[in-house]
Amino acid sequence: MQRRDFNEYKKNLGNKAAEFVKSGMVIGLGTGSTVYYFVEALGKKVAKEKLDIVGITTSNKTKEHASSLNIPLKSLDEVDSIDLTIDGADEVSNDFHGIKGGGGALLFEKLVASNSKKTVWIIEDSKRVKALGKYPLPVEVVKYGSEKLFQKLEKRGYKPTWRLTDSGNNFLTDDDNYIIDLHLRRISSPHEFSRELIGLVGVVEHGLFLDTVDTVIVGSKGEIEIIDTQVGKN
Ligand SMILES: O=C(CO)[C@H](O)[C@H](O)COP(=O)(O)O
Repeated sequence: MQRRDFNEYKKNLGNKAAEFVKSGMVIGLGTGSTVYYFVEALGKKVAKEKLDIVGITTSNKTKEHASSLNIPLKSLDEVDSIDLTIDGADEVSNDFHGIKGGGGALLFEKLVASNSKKTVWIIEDSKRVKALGKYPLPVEVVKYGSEKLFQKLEKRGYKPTWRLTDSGNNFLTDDDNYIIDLHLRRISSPHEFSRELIGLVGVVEHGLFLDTVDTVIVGSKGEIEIIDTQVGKN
């Protein structure tokens, strides 16, 4: 697919997600190149319709972008709860679990999602998979002792690599931690694996987002599909 088409997909997804936002809402603003278009659309909507909303950002990048569009912002601790969060994802399984953190914002994204009444992911169709794991799973770790943790993950066969910047330094998250990416191919028991990772001393958070999403908006071949993941769950 040409880059221009790809951006067109993302733009359509961003515009569609903006339709979910109503005046009076507290909105979680995710991170990434798809959410970029959502924030653009939201900025226009706030200006045009004089929407009374508050945004809660998941990264410094999104914060700068939303501020530049005059979207009113607060921090997570300044609000009681979030009505709706719009975010992207790197992989979404058939049973609607996800891998996130390709942009390195997984910790704040998970904090925002876990305080949201409703979470919507906007993704391009190619991100849908049968089982999670083809996309490298990001694990955010504290710097101290991270080499030891890396070795432990290596011994367990999880094929870790350090997330690096273009200049070859360790990538730093907004919370000043490192990221280790695990190259697993297939995660057969995501809940079990989530517990295992979070049980390792030094792990701050990982990119498995399980039982998180309520609606997935999928862009494919110029069409947009809206999937309610809660259908039949109650
Ligand atoms: O989790 C994320 C950032 O930490 C993003 O939501 C995810 O990487 C998808 O990004 P994009 O829309 O650019 O493909």
